[in-house]
Amino acid sequence: MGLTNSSIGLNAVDFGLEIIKQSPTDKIIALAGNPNVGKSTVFNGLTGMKQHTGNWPGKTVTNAQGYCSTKNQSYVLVDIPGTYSLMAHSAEEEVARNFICFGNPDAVIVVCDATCLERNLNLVLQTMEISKNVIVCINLMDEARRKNIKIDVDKLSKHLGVPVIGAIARKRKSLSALMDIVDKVTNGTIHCSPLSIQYAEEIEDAISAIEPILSRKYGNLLNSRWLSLKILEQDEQLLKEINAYLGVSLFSDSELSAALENAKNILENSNLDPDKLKDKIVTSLVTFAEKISKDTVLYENQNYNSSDRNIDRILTSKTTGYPIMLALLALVFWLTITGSNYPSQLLSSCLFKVQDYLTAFFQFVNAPDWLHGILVLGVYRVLAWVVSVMLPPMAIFFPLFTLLEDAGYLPRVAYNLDKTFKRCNACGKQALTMCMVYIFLYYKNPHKGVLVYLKNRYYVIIWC
Ligand SMILES: Nc1nc2c(ncn2[C@@H]2O[C@H](COP(=O)(O)OP(=O)(O)OP(=O)(O)O)[C@@H](O)[C@H]2O)c(=O)[nH]1
Ligand SMILES: [Mg+2]
Repeated sequence: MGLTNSSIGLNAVDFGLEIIKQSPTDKIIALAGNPNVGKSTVFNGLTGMKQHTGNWPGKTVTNAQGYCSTKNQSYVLVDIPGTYSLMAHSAEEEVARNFICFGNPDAVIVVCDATCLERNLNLVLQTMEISKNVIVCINLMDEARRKNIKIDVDKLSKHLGVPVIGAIARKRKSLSALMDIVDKVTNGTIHCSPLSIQYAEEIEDAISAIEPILSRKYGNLLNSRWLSLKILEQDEQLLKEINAYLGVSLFSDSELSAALENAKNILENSNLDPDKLKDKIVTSLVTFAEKISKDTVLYENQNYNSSDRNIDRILTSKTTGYPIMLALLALVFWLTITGSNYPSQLLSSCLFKVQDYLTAFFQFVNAPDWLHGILVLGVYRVLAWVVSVMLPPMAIFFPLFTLLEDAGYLPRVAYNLDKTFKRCNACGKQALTMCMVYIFLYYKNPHKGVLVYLKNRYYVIIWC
């Protein structure tokens, strides 16, 4: 469930913005996208690694690196956390935005979910504002086909001004076409000219007041139009990061400050404070995404997701959501606890019988007591105890949770519990980790332990 070295592949551990190239000519490709759209599945398919995948959002929380190559070029692929936007509202959004802005990727592949393209286009549009070399990979085409959703990939590509390709990431073969496009974009055979979102007149006027200065003085740092927007939004976090990663202090540029005053006046005259400006920008992005989606996506069955929505309503409503969740979790715990008793007893009687044979053997060879104590009563008995007590519940608990995960129920649990968990500075997603630790505590110290999550730390309280 959680991110471990083994689940993500030893070499995929987080390097932040540090890229470790196998050869100096390696090109860097970032894999961005909304949560749960198959980024890690694409990453695994291309690199042969085992980054954690599963049917719930928020599995990848840090950047992971892997390598892949085509006939002519080798690449470092970076699987970045899934985000709905690049506004850096959350830790994941910050990690994703920082990599796209400061990780110097040669191209960014934005993986999208074909079954809800409109929502995904929002991130595509934001990424295209920062980065020129963007490739849109529309994944889950098999699911879209099943729901009778048709996407005009060529038309979408014309709208966006960047290459668009459909894929079924679970089938590795479908990813070779994606890598052909990546080759062409990175070697300049395909030239990307991303659509530039046009905002309301007053916003465009304010951008024009500062963009020429940014373009002239800092044009090589970041996309100057996007940077203008962020400065107008007073995104101080980004300015701090520009200072930290690029060593440029935009705060102390007097020419820019003067132009910024002018831009602020333009916005104030139109009654736009930074919050209202952000809202207007987001509204424009959403409207653009909606327009493009209307022109390129055909829903042959208009009620394609009505059953999903009905199920959602039942699983997340206040009246039915909680009872169903409690009943299901209780069932999982009951199955784990009672179900594991039988294999536990069987394992323990077998393993402790072996201990008797080992003791008999040590007596037969006249081994000293201390050696028998260390090896048989120490090492073997502890191992036998751990295996017989912990293995059966884990062997039952994990498959049950995997079933709930694949059925898509876990995000609903996270949603249901989010409000409650937020009260102790946690979030709903942590409910799943808590369940695992409770099971562990139950076996480690039955009825005498409780796990509390407070301010980003777990506290185990055990009483006797
Ligand atoms: N049917 C189908 N399922 C897919 C496809 N690609 C990925 N999946 C499944 O979609 C789920 C999410 O895939 P991940 O690769 O974990 O998604 P992700 O974007 O990395 O998710 P986060 O790291 O949480 O943002 C998994 O259950 C995958 O097996 C596909 O092309 N078709
Ligand atoms: Mg992932």
